[in-house]
Amino acid sequence: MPYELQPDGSHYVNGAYVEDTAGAEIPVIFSATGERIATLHAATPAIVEQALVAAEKAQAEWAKLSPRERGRVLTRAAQIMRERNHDLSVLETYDTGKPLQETLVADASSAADALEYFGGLAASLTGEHIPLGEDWVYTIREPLGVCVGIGAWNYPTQIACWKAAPALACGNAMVFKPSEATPLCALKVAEILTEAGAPAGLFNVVQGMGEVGSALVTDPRVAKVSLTGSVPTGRRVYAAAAEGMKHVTMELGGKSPMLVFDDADIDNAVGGAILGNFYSSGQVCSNGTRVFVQKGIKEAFLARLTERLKGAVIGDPLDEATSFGPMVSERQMTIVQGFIEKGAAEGARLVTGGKRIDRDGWYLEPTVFADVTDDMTIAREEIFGPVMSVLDFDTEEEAIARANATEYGLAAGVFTRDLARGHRVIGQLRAGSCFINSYNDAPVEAPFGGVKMSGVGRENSKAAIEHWSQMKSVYVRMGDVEAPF
Ligand SMILES: NC(=O)c1ccc[n+]([C@@H]2O[C@H](COP(=O)([O-])OP(=O)(O)OC[C@H]3O[C@@H](n4cnc5c(N)ncnc54)[C@H](O)[C@@H]3O)[C@@H](O)[C@H]2O)c1
Ligand SMILES: O=CCc1c[nH]cn1
Repeated sequence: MPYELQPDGSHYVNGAYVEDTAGAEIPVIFSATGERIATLHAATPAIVEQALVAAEKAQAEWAKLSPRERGRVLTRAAQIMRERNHDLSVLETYDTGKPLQETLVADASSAADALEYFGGLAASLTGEHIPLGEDWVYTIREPLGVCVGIGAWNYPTQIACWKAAPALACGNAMVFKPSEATPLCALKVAEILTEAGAPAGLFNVVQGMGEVGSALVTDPRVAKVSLTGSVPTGRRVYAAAAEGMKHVTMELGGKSPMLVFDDADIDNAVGGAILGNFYSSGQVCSNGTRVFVQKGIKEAFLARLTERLKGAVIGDPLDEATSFGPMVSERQMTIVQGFIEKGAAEGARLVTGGKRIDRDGWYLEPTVFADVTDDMTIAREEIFGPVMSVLDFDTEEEAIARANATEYGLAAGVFTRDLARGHRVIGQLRAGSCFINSYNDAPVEAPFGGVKMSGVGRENSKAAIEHWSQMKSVYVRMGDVEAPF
């Protein structure tokens, strides 16, 4: 039974849907048609208060459960999510416009992976015993308390679960604010967690724009803030969190390099470049949007890329045959069109695409620019749309230096048949999530996150545990206390 698009309330607080129509209207638009499919409201201060009170109460109970019991709830939620994958994927497609072909394999399933992984890990999150001769110290891994998650619009289900799963496994509660552009999916995550046995108030969803996020970040009851968003928002949220000395995870933007050497398998390199630029219509944070191609294979690479792009099936994202859908919103489409105009005006060679597609909704053609130079706007700024910049290079040293000449450091990739070179180059690229002869894989077992302006902290993997828990150390004296007086 597919989900109703209009939820029973805008927010999910204390285990139930709630509404307060005094909050600003949030229209939900299906980006493939421009039609309004639901109307929600931003959280009022009263809703934010209810969510924080509920989270505080639930966290105190939740932290008293054994980690194994907590893990069982997460594992059950993962199972429910897998059983409902089709309906959740359809909802994700309505929320974001991403093709069902993608959402069926990359969204609720990735979210379920996180719930399953951290559910399984919960019982093994222990402290240690540190012998000191007669005395000893033991450590206890403790929850942080009430945590806030704030999401971007490109992966609404995945982002909610990449944050909630480790947070809850560690004994925290969460108030999650989705992006105002994609408010629907996180509500289903909340419903499923309740169904799986999470206590009321453990995972709450409140809708709204920046002001609602800001009210959560600055609340003294909040111990940690995890943001997925742009660098400018990250700067503001990090600074606000610092005022309250809160823990943070910042998953921010990027302008990641992909280096293709002369000896690369050309079809694999082209495949990586397609995945790293056109999947989700280019709206992926870790995309390799600066494709440095060694001069010896540049023309062959461009020819093969152009050929393969003809295979993109552009159309209704609800049709499983469609492999390339619309941008998330008219606003995002307009921003990307502005970058395409700048690319052409600054002298880049348009190889293919560049135009809006003549149909309802916010569709742009997959676009490739060649002869891009490092100083061009399209080579420096994050575009977050289907625009690939191809730059050429002569030597390994030159490619590494130019790849690193950016304020970002989210991801990086290298394509070469020489594995020694692959490891040598990756070792010198300043980025958090790297790939050799592949691009954009994000399994839950691998740490995900950036360096430099792309962020701090890591999601997924055992590394995430460090960011959702804190250590208490306990010194135990076995003999008498010797005091000077
Ligand atoms: N590194 C990652 O894992 C990752 C993943 C996905 C997207 N992103 C990045 O996200 C960006 C695109 O998403 P976006 O346009 O939604 O980003 P955005 O920065 O505009 O918004 C992100 C979220 O922050 C909220 N927000 C805005 N101002 C706030 C404030 N002052 N206080 C608290 N919350 C506030 C927004 O309402 C939204 O929910 C891109 O830069 C992309 O690279 C990063
Ligand atoms: O958008 C960024 C997060 C991500 C990368 N790959 C899948 N999800």
